[in-house]
Amino acid sequence: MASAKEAVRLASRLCQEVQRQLSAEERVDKKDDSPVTVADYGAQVVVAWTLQRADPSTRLSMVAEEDSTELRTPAGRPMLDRITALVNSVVAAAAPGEVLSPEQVLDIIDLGASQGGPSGRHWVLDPIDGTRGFVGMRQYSVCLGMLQDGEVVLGVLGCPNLPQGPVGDDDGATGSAQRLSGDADVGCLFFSERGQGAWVEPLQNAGDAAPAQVRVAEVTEGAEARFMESVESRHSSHSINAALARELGVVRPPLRMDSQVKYGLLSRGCGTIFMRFPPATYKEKIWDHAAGFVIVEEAGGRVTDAAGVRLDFSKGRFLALDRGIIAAPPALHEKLVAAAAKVAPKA
Ligand SMILES: Nc1ncnc2c1ncn2[C@@H]1O[C@H](COP(=O)(O)OS(=O)(=O)O)[C@@H](OP(=O)(O)O)[C@H]1O
Ligand SMILES: [Mg+2]
Repeated sequence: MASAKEAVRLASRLCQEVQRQLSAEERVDKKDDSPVTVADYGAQVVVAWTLQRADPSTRLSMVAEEDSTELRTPAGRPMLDRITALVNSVVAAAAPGEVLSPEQVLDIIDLGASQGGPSGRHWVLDPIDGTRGFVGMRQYSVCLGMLQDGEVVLGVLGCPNLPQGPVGDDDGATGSAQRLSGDADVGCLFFSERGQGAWVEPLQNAGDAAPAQVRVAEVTEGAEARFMESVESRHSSHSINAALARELGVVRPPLRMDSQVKYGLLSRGCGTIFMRFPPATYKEKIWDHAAGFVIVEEAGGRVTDAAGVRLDFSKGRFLALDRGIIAAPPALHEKLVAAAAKVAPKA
């Protein structure tokens, strides 16, 4: 667990640095996606490097979003050089004197080419979940899980822009990160090991703040619930969520946030429900849910598909599921699955 937390902390630091540069250059609304691409690769390298260094005798098996194919072409070289420089700025702080070459960076990226599956140990990484949120100065997260024989047994969520205290309805809005980042009470690290409960501590913990155990909200009625959904309606239908919320008697407006920070908020009872209904053709990736899944379950919540079947991470890089995902405390979860059977159309 210690190396997983360290890996996510270091990768989060790298992302924060890039987001700071983005805001300084006022590139937020521009079409240039390269800063997020550099940060995505860079965060993946930092996580894989940290984990491999902690256990040098076993070749790391990681299921991750990025591979090195494009970076190995001549056209990819400038990007590779930017990634290498960024990674080395973080590596230098963690391991003084150590410098990675571009070739080493490529090889470390390819540690993420694992296909996962039902046996053995595989790490599962989304280096930046919520890339749209990252460029829009909103929420994003660094999400690391570990599969042991097809079960998620560990999860760490780094949420650099998430307030440690109460979260307002505007804290997921465009530009909110510019207001939040830099505050001492912003930035959360959620973590959980199977059977050990779910915990949160400040992301940049100098070692003085003890972790706090988190539990999902003890809410049983829709009228008391606050539901969370994606900012992007193309990622997840807002209208299906609204119909389900109506069915349950939810009165509060949805809290819209990017990325798995929603699982973190659910685990600490700040939001009560997270629903995701992607387009029927979309294939859900395991790295978009692994870390949040174990954290919410260990906080007492349930995370299933819309038919109430627990998520299955043993089938490779994709989740097989019926329609969407519903995550909530048990009593509300049961009601939502019943409502989904009526409301959410079959794919
Ligand atoms: N077209 C489409 N349909 C459905 N889902 C998509 C789609 N495109 C992307 N994605 C995935 O959504 C991840 C980001 O999710 P969000 O931050 O929007 O949150 S949510 O999970 O949808 O609530 C996002 O993760 P990142 O790519 O890491 O940002 C994607 O894995
Ligand atoms: Mg993602």
